[in-house]
Amino acid sequence: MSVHIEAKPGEIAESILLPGDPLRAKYIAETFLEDVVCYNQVRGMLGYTGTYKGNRVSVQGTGMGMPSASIYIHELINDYGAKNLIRIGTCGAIQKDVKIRDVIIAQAAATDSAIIRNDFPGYDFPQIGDFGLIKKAYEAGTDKGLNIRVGNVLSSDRFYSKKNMLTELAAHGVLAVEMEAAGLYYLAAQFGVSALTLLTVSDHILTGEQTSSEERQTTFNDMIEVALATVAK
Ligand SMILES: O=P(O)(O)O[C@H]1O[C@H](CO)[C@@H](O)[C@H]1O
Ligand SMILES: O=c1cc[nH]c(=O)[nH]1
Repeated sequence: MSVHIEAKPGEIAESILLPGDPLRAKYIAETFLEDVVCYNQVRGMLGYTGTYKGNRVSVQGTGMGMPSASIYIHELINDYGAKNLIRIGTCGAIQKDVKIRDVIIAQAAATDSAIIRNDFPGYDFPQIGDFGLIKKAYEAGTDKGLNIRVGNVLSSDRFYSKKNMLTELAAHGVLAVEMEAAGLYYLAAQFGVSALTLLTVSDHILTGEQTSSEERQTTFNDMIEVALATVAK
């Protein structure tokens, strides 16, 4: 048991999927996993362990933003021995050629958060995904026939951010904005584990197109299947 997770030792798998939304964790466990056990209900931040094609895998909600996600990621690594952590989130696209429901691999994550900057005064410590997981996820996506995008994203402390900074970042090739990847990559670097972020475009910042809250909870199956194939490879 850790401060925010009530699982007993051994109840959480080394490979874990991390949606922000705990109801997405429930949907994944009920839809894709076999022999499922719910190991966490503390604060409603649901966590489950089951098997996918014979591979043991967990799925844990992390909440929104780096302060919340970092708590779960820290405890999963340090109290439960998680080794491969794959965030599966939603994002807002900031490029014209990135479409709603596209799947993105966050090769790297820029951030406006002070979480990392405060630890490295005077340095810009880069937040990068694990190459091995990126390669497996890219192959799993292309095997499924997806036009999977790979590139830089912005992990912002703000959902409602100022548009001019997003325009500037888009001009530098950033694909989309979300709120946790940089925090995940930073903790993975700090504790020597592997991490990846997969995102589905739920909103288009340039066109205003959006998916419904129900879709955000449940229907991003392409991304979920790519994540599960990545941990099963
Ligand atoms: O869908 P999730 O994984 O929560 O990710 C995105 O959605 C939330 C904002 O609506 C933020 O957590 C952002 O990163
Ligand atoms: O952080 C996020 C997540 C989804 N959509 C956005 O516009 N921003």
